[in-house]
Amino acid sequence: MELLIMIDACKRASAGRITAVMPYYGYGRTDKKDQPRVPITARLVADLLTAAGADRVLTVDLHAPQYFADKGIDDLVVVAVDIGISKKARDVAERLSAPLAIIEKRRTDNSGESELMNVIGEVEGKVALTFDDEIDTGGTVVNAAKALLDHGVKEVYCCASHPVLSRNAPETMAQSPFTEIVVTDTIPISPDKRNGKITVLADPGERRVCGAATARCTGDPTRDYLRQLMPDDDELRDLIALAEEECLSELVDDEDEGTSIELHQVNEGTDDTYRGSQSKRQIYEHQHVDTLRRSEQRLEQEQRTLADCQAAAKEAQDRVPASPPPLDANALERRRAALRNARGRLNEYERARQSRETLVGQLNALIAGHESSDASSSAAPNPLATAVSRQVSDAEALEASAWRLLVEAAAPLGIDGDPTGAALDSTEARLETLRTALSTWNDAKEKVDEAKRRLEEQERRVEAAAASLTDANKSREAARSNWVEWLGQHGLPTSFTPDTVVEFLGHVETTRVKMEQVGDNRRRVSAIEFDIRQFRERVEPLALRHDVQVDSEDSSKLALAADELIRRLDEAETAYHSRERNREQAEEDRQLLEGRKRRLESAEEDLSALLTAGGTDDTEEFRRRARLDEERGGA
Ligand SMILES: O=P(O)(O)OC[C@H]1O[C@@H](O)[C@H](O)[C@@H]1O
Repeated sequence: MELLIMIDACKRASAGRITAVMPYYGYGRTDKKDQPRVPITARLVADLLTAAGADRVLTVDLHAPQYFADKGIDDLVVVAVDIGISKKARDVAERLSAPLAIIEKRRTDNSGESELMNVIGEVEGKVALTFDDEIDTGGTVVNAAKALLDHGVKEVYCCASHPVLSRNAPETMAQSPFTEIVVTDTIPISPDKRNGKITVLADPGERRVCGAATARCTGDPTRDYLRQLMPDDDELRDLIALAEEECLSELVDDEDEGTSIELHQVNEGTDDTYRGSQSKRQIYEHQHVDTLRRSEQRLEQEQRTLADCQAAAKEAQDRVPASPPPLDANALERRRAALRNARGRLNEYERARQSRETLVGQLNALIAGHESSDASSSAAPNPLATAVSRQVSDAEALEASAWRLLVEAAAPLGIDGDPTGAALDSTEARLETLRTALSTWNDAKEKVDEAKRRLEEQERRVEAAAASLTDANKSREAARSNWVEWLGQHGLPTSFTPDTVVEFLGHVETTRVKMEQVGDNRRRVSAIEFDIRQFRERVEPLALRHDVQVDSEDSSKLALAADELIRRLDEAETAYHSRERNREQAEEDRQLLEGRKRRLESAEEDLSALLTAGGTDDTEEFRRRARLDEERGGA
């Protein structure tokens, strides 16, 4: 639903084109109406995506037979766990140069339970690799594994694109007979669902596909990141240039002449270099080196198979009898027809002989009866006997004729004496021996032809594998020279591999960080020096003025002078403060005195006024009169 909403949002924001990247296309398995009254949910989801506004859906399938090619498993057979997946399984089998077997499976309902039916193909004694699109409950693949083990496989591996792992699947898979279960990361597997058997492949091809589609929509975030990592800063560049010697000594062997690296040059294009080295690394290492390794492995495998085919051809040839049978199939068939004919003739002859013997017996009985019954008439012919006698003659003629025909029929069989039943039986036994010899010969010849066909086919495969290896070598060489050219363009030694470039860039980055720290420290030192300069400019004139010794070269002496000046200043300040305090005290005393003076003057004025009012200027007289007044007032 979120995806539909996002697509709708993009559409309403006027997106030119909308690609939904869905590593796992959920409900994809319900893609046909294989029973009455079931939904076609895959179609429904597609319709929903289309209605929301998606132009394209990008989804993922497992294309990782390389993983199993690298394992180098002998006697591998790829097994499609149902007929529906057999086409894809066949591709995998071809890429692994392994035969294909198919399990015929039929679901009984739409609940997800499955029923195994039949294993089609040779699996006995082999290592089976079951291939499927997804593992949901795990029922299909586990049943497949059991069926395969029942059919005599030695070991079973499993690979599938999507690990849905619903219901009890984690336990089912953990307890399954699989040696390893290989899936992709289209659906994240939570840690509690994992077990030691499950290997999750992050297929680089799929990553590239998804990555490319995503990058088209979002741009490349790596660039911004690298920009941050490697700011284009003059000071930094200078600092890195300063670290050149250090870095070179770490990176380049001293004896390796001509490998001087202009680090500042490298730094100028470091983000490009870094990015470039990553992509080159992918091309140089992952693509070409992997292709080369695969091609080598394939050639080795094809050569091993060729050796097997040669051994099989020789064995088939050794099984061919030393001399061919004396008859070919047509001649043998003619003899067998002749034998059937001779048997027919023998039967006819036997019937004729029996018939003649019966008649002779009857005739003899007639003659004997006639002689005993009537001796006088014994000379007279007995008409019955005469008739039987004629029949005997006819029977004898028939017998002779049947014998001739029998002899004629037996002649092609090489029966020279009496063509009796025993002779025909022994001829039949001889023909049976010949037939067996002929069939053995033909079988052996057929096996030789088949082995030769396989050998020729395998020789072609070896040639093709050798050609691919040559191509892979060429491609790798081309990639290598591109790489070397690229190293040259970036001022790097041609001995660098992608790893050493990454290591080198690591050093550049470490140096950059160290130099940043050096720069910071230098800036701090400059600030301190500036402060000292200012300090000196202030201290020196003061020292001169106050007669304090200063060594202008020695900052520590400058500090001593500053201390002396400060001490003197402190003394002066103390003296000043003491003076100030005395001065303030004197002022206070003066003010007190003045106050007292003013109060005295005022008292004198008051006294003078009183005396004037008392009519005397003598204070004693004034007191006497005052006492007198008081006494009068009291009386
Ligand atoms: O048997 P489980 O694991 O539940 O379901 C997975 C199988 O169901 C099919 O639609 C898939 O293609 C796969 O073969």
